[in-house]
Amino acid sequence: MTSSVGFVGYRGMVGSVLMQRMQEEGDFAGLDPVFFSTSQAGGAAPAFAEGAGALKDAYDVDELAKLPIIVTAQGGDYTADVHPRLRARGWDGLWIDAASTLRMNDDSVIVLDPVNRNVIDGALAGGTRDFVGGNCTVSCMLMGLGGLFRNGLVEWSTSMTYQAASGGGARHMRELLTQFGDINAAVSGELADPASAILEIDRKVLQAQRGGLDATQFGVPLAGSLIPWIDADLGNGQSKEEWKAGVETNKILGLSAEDRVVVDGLCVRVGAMRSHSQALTLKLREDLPVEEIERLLDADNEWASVVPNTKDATVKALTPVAASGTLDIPVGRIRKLEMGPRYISAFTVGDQLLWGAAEPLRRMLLIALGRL
Ligand SMILES: NC(=O)C1=CN([C@@H]2O[C@H](COP(=O)(O)OP(=O)(O)OC[C@H]3O[C@@H](n4cnc5c(N)ncnc54)[C@H](OP(=O)(O)O)[C@@H]3O)[C@@H](O)[C@H]2O)C=CC1
Ligand SMILES: N[C@@H](CC(=O)OP(=O)(O)O)C(=O)O
Repeated sequence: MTSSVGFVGYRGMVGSVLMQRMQEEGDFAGLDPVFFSTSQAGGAAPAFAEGAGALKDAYDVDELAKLPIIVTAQGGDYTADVHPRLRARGWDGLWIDAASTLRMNDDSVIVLDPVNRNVIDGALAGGTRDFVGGNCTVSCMLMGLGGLFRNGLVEWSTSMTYQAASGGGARHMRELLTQFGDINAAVSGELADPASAILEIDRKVLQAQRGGLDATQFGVPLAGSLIPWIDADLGNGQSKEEWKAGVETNKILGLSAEDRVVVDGLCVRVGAMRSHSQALTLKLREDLPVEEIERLLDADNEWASVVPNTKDATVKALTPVAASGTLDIPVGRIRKLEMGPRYISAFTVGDQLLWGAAEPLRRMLLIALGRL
């Protein structure tokens, strides 16, 4: 039987990665995809979807309401506008969304099936209709450390993040690269001369960073620097990105208020392209040997893999360059900290456009279609 599915936001950054993954995995077989656009209605549907016809207007709730499933990576403003109108119109189809807008609603589920398939299945059976991908940092962290969180072994955790430019969007990635290029151009003469003075190079770089770089997207230079604040200022000293770590982790795991795990930390933007990294300190509920911790992490899901805590293995396998473009979630730097036998460190990296955004949506669609 062919299933009709509406796709909104298919050509954005997250949407493009979703389409790429769906093609790679042959997900379009047996699907009757209908593509929507907020700006190009009437234009041609993407070439890979043969016979999909013209793009439909993504604001046309009558067209959207014809579909039993809608997958959107269009963004939060779109969700805030269209989702309530569709529901008010009586549409009771499945809404699968990348944006954060509906994530913390009581009647939505945050999807990350290798971690919370039980929550998803229970919600589907119970009539939940809104399924939302998690924050990229939270999803990548839980994919890497699921073996500890899912076994109830974490008393609290704090994560210090190193988040890639792609978390801001495509224009942010371009800005980062332009900044790197402009910095290089400011000192290319000196770099070509091995005898030039490094302090003069450094002075010119700083001069460019403080005055000569386009920082329209990030607001301040990111290349050769970092930005220790991501998303809105909640007014209590915490950023919205940091708030999401705690609330989303607990919601994904389906934990009640009594069983809640405290998760908090600082979120930092760095000049990586598309993989988010995070350094964690965890207090465990038990004094487990490191080998047992590693075994649990490795065994939790097929994508998490433990990197031995050696310099050689770490610098090769535990970096954004190693993880980007793959579904692998390396987790390493696992050791007991001097604070005591139940305190451990860990470091994990994940492609924030794959497990951080597109992959949980793609898999939720397959679950909804009964294919996974
Ligand atoms: N970026 C990320 O890392 C993550 C993002 N998300 C969420 O996913 C949602 C979408 O994010 P993202 O994909 O980064 O957004 P994009 O800005 O890349 O795309 C969103 C929409 O912009 C429109 N658009 C306008 N011009 C262009 C262009 N030149 N190329 C492509 N699209 C264009 C498209 O809509 P149209 O065809 O209608 O014009 C597109 O669907 C957001 O809600 C975000 O919060 C979630 C997790 C991670
Ligand atoms: N805020 C994330 C990206 C993102 O879109 O997150 P969310 O889906 O929670 O809004 C980042 O900047 O890295």
